[in-house]
Amino acid sequence: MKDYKREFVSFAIKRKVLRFGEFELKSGRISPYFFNAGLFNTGKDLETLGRFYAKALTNEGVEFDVLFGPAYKGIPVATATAIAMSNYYGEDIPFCFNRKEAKKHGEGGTLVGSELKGRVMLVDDVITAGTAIRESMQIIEANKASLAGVLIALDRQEKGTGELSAIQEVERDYSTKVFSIVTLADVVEYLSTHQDNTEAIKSINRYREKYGI
Ligand SMILES: O=P(O)(O)OC[C@H]1O[C@H](OP(=O)(O)OP(=O)(O)O)[C@H](O)[C@@H]1O
Ligand SMILES: O=C(O)c1cc(=O)[nH]c(=O)[nH]1
Repeated sequence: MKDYKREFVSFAIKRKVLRFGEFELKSGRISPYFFNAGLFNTGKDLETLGRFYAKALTNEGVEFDVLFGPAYKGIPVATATAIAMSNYYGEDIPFCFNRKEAKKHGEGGTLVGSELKGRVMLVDDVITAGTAIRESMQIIEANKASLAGVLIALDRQEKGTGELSAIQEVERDYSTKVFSIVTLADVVEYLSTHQDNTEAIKSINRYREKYGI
């Protein structure tokens, strides 16, 4: 595992964004771990988070013109990533995000920030069923832009509705690639090199036998 991936898992655990126990997911599954990106909730956290996203984007080498972060948790992700791309890679990249409810006065509409045009890099925290990504695709297509790729923080590597993962379904349906800063396999590798994680690893392995891809 690359150093920055190890550092990301450590950062998420320290900030209690990544926790172990018993959690009910949107899908109804009971998961032995949960990733709550809303707990990256200070200026320093966002600075660090943006640096990880920018690093992953640069490592993957995908070309894109604009960052798009779906409301709500995608908004600080896109903002922090754009700042980090400028600070660390000298690239001044436009970014935009949507409103969940259209604004009826002033400038109106659902988009805030730069124009949504060209090749769009969608950034968000996690994909579960793929709903947020599908909604974002409607916005991207309505603006005649194209999808360059998707970057999320954690790939849970679990089945969607069928045998494929929700991520694989998104990749198939939109002929795109979904990247992640880390995967569940990275999390398990990290846990196995640190003490007192035997129970958490056992529970995750049981969960993976049932829902893993
Ligand atoms: O793949 P999905 O099934 O759509 O799940 C993932 C989405 O769910 C969460 O957002 P949510 O829609 O809960 O809104 P929030 O960002 O306002 O919390 C999360 O931030 C993703 O955008
Ligand atoms: O599937 C979910 O609901 C879910 C999983 C997860 O790890 N984090 C999250 O915010 N939602």
